[in-house]
Amino acid sequence: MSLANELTETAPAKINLALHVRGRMPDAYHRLETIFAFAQEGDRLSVEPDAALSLRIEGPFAAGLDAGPGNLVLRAAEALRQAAGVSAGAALRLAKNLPVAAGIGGGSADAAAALRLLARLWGTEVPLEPIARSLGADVPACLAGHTVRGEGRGDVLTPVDPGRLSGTPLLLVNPGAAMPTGPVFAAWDGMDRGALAQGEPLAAALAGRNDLEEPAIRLCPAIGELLAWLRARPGVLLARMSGSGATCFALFERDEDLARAEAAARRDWPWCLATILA
Ligand SMILES: C[C@@](CO)(OP(=O)(O)O)[C@H](O)COP(=O)(O)OP(=O)(O)OC[C@H]1O[C@@H](n2ccc(N)nc2=O)[C@H](O)[C@@H]1O
Ligand SMILES: Nc1ncnc2c1ncn2[C@@H]1O[C@H](COP(=O)(O)OP(=O)(O)O)[C@@H](O)[C@H]1O
Repeated sequence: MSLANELTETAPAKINLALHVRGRMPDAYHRLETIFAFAQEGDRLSVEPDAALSLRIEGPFAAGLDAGPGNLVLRAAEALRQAAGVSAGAALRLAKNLPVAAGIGGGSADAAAALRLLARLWGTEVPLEPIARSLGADVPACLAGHTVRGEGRGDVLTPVDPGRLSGTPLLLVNPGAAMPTGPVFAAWDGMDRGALAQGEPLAAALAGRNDLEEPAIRLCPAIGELLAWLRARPGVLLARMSGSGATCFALFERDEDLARAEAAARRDWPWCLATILA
C-alpha cells in the first residue's frame, strides 16, 4: 500500500554484460573494463519523513539481511546526511526482491536509490556521485542507472548509447549460492586476457567475456551447470555470469523464447526473474 507522504523508487538489478579484469591495483581492488546495464525490475525502496533514521526490510530476501547501521541503505543515508548537513531523519522501507551477494548489485542499487530518494525528501542538491563512490565500486553505476561503461575500479563511467539493447528480453537465474565479491576477485588467476571492445554495447559484449566466471565456477561448480543450461535455451543471444556471480543472465531474441526459458528455470533453479533491459 502506498501512503500519502511516501516516495518510492525501484533499485534495478544491475548486470555486467561483459567484465574484463585487466590487473590488480596497489590496494585490494582490481582494474576493470565492464559494461553495466540495468533490468527494468529490482528492489523497491520507499521513504516517509520521520525525526529518526530507520530501516525496515520485507520481501522474499529480507531474511538474513541485517537492517542495522551496516546496511548499505543506512550507510548511504548517513553519508548523505553528513555531506548535506541534514538533521532530519527518514523512515525507510526496503522490499528486498533480489537475492543478496548475487552479482546483480542489489546492495549497490539500494544505496543508489537511497541517495536519490533522500536527496528528494530532504531537498538537498549536494552532489551524489562522490558519496556513491565512497560506498562501493558499483554504486556510481547504479546511481547513473542507465547503460554505462565502467573502468578503473568500475567507478570511472562513460555513458553509452544502449542501441538495440533497450527492451531486450532478459532472464536472471541464481543457482542458490551467495558469492561474496572479495573471494571471487582473490581467486582470479592474474592473467590479463585483453581489452573490452569499444563501440556498440551488444557487439562489444558478444565479443567480450566475464573474467570472473572461471574463478567463480571453481568456487561454486553449480554456476558452470547453470551457464550450460542457459546457453542451451532456444533463441538465446548471450548467456553469461553477472559480476562476481552467482547470478547468470540470458538475453533473448524474442518474448516467446524468454517465456519458455522462464517456465523451465522456475522448474530447475531456486530463483529467476524474467524482465527486460531498461
Ligand atoms: C564484481 C562487481 C562488478 O560490477 O559486481 P558484484 O559482483 O559485486 O555485483 C563489482 O566490481 C563489485 O563492486 P562492489 O560490490 O560495489 O564492490 P566493493 O563493495 O567496492 O568491494 C568489495 C570487494 O570486491 C573486490 N573488488 C571490487 C571492485 C574491484 N574493482 N576490484 C575488487 O577487487 C575487493 O576485494 C573489495 O574489497
Ligand atoms: N541493502 C542491501 N542489500 C543487499 N546486500 C547488502 C545490503 N546492505 C548491505 N549488504 C551487504 O552487501 C553485500 C553485497 O551484497 P549485494 O550488493 O547484494 O551483492 P553483489 O555485490 O554481489 O551484487 C552482502 O554481503 C550484504 O551483506
